[in-house]
Amino acid sequence: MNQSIKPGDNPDLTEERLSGTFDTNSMAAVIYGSDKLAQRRREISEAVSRIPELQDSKPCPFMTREEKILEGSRKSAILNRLLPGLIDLDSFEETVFIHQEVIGIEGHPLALHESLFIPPIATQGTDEQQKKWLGRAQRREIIGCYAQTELGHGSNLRALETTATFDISSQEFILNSPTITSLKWWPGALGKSANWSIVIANLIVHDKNHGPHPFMVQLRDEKSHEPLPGITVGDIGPKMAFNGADNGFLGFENYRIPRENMLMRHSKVTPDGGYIRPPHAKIGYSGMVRVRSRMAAEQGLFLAHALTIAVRYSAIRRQGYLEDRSREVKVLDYQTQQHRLFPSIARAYAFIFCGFETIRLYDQLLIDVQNGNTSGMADLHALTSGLKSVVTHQTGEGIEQARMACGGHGYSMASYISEIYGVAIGGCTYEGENMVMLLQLARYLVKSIEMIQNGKSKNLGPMVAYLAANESEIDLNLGPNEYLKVFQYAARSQAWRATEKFQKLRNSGMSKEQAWNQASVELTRASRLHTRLYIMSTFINHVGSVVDQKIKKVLIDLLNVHITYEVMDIGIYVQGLLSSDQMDLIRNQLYVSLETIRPNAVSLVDSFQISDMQLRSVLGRRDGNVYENLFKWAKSCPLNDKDVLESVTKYLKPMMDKSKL
Ligand SMILES: CCCCCCCC/C=C\C/C=C/C(=O)SCCNC(=O)CCNC(=O)[C@H](O)C(C)(C)COP(=O)(O)OP(=O)(O)OC[C@H]1O[C@@H](n2cnc3c(N)ncnc32)[C@H](O)[C@@H]1OP(=O)(O)O
Ligand SMILES: Cc1cc2nc3c(=O)[nH]c(=O)nc-3n(C[C@H](O)[C@H](O)[C@H](O)COP(=O)(O)OP(=O)(O)OC[C@H]3O[C@@H](n4cnc5c(N)ncnc54)[C@H](O)[C@@H]3O)c2cc1C
Repeated sequence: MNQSIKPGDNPDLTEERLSGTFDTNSMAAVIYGSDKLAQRRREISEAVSRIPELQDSKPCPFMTREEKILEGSRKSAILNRLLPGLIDLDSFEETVFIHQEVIGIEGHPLALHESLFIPPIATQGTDEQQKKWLGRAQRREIIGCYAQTELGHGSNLRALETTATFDISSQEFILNSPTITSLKWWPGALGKSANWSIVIANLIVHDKNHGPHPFMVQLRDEKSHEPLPGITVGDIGPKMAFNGADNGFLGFENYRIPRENMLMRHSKVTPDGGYIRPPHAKIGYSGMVRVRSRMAAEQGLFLAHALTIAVRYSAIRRQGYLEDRSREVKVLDYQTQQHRLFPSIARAYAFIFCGFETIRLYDQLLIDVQNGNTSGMADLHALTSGLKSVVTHQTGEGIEQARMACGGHGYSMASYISEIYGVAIGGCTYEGENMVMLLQLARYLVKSIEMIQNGKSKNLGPMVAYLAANESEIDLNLGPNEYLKVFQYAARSQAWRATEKFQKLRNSGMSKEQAWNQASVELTRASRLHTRLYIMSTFINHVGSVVDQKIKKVLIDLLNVHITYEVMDIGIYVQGLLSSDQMDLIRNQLYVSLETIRPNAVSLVDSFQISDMQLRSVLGRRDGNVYENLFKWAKSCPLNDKDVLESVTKYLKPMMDKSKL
């Protein structure tokens, strides 16, 4: 049963919900990994909806940037007071969820505090450092951010220019931004809200540069909030989206911090200027791996937002005719509309499933690293590098298709899809630009193939074992695992093609760097296919583990949409394996699976349980009463406060009057 049905709803949407074959609360439990978490999301939404001071003061699209930042801060402060009664404070998931529910996706002063400020203190700070700052940060007595990227460099961490030079005589680090390009640039909440930051700076001891390290740095006076002497800080200006956040710039001029402010759980500087290396050279990068490991689920939910809007709207939007000329059809009945939206629904489910899996893998790695075992770091770095790149790109594509699927109203901010799009595609850039991260995964793939070439296949990890197989014939009547083999074939042949290209260039005498550059388009293709294979196999395994038979049935239908669509999409890579008859068969299976999933489309998006408050979309309203609310929304636009604007009296009217003469 679809749990969203209520009296007064648009009858077209109710009809869709009645045609669903499964219980949406049970599906939500599968999506969010447990009945408890799904239920907590419902309870929190419900509790928040009853607190007037947490409601939007006006629709976000009608707010200026200053109003957005004010509104985010107002709600953050109220939430901080109310949180103990609303959520389990120890649950990161509930904390993130309630902020998103109440403040939305456009960013807010604490957006980075929870995800990029507290975690480095907790994982890279010593016990003493944690005692000093963690409680204060958790109680929000201080607000923090993560300042790594500079005006001149982001992707190439080793070229950062900010320095932290150890001064033995005073037992302090002296922070400097020696050039214009060394200004920190982009960190969220840095501009106006944060008073502390994790700053990534090159550690210099006895004139030796030990590379980027994390430091706890106070930026502003805790009473006046004025920048401290030696600090230049401000907002970088409006962005494509995410304008509720004050992304900032930051410069240092001989700014001193105590030696104890370098996060020293892993690397250390002793009072006499000794440097103790970390157990793994890249352990300082683990804050980024943590965020990347969460991005697949986050982005899957961004896609889910856009699809909830587009699918619900497509069920109430009637346009054109099929056989019956007496009534226009729901646009959701067009095959083109289904082809536009349903594979994206499948991807959203797939991203969320594999997102929760990578979060679990990261949590396990964290425990291993704290126990001194860093052997899993390279694997997870490679996996999350590929995943964040593929998922952000495909999420962007899916959201844009969702917008177009809503026709003209999709282009209005009333749909809110453009904001979702703008926020989501930020993910293609932040936490490592996608091409750069695909090339990180490619290094891992090339190394794996070199192991096979050197007769060491048995040392390959489970995620790359398929690179050593030799599949050349496929029987496509057997279901998901055969499709997986098709994908393995594509990913394997591309990984070998790219590696061999790189090796050939090397053998021709080219430098490693040039050869890598000239093979890099092929290498990124290999990384994408490898990652898509991982997503598909996680989806298959996840569906296999579902116990509730009604849920399992619809997830198998959704999986069929996914595997057929994905294989059609990579057709060029499987030409050597599949005949044109087999490709036709897959194409037809895709069309059949679109029809099969059609009656459950609305229930599948309802199962994401995204409340109206969180969705902020007139088109995507749960009740489907779109037209009257679209009219109300337009009338409430500040431009309609007056019938005759100054733009007219001051300029257009005189121009028209003059023209009449
Ligand atoms: C629902 C909530 C709503 C969400 C809203 C969220 C809002 C938040 C918005 C934004 C937050 C954004 C924050 C940021 O963007 S913070 C800044 C992020 N910056 C980056 O990601 C920079 C990317 N660059 C890098 O990570 C590095 O420069 C690099 C990895 C590309 C290269 O590093 P470098 O030191 O130069 O490495 P080498 O080339 O010398 O060596 C590569 C070598 O090292 C291995 N390696 C790299 N990283 C790791 C790692 N983390 N763990 C393990 N190993 C690692 C790599 O595999 C290579 O190994 P090799 O092939 O064996 O040599
Ligand atoms: C919304 C948003 C929020 C952010 N929040 C933060 C934050 O809180 N803290 C923080 O520190 N930073 C933050 N950033 C910055 C972000 O991490 C960087 O912008 C990102 O890492 C990309 O680096 P870049 O800007 O230097 O891009 P560049 O590296 O300059 O990329 C430009 C182009 O060069 C290409 N390129 C670069 N290097 C290579 C290479 N080796 N091989 C092939 N191609 C290459 C890229 O693919 C891209 O096409 C944020 C950015 C955004 C958009």
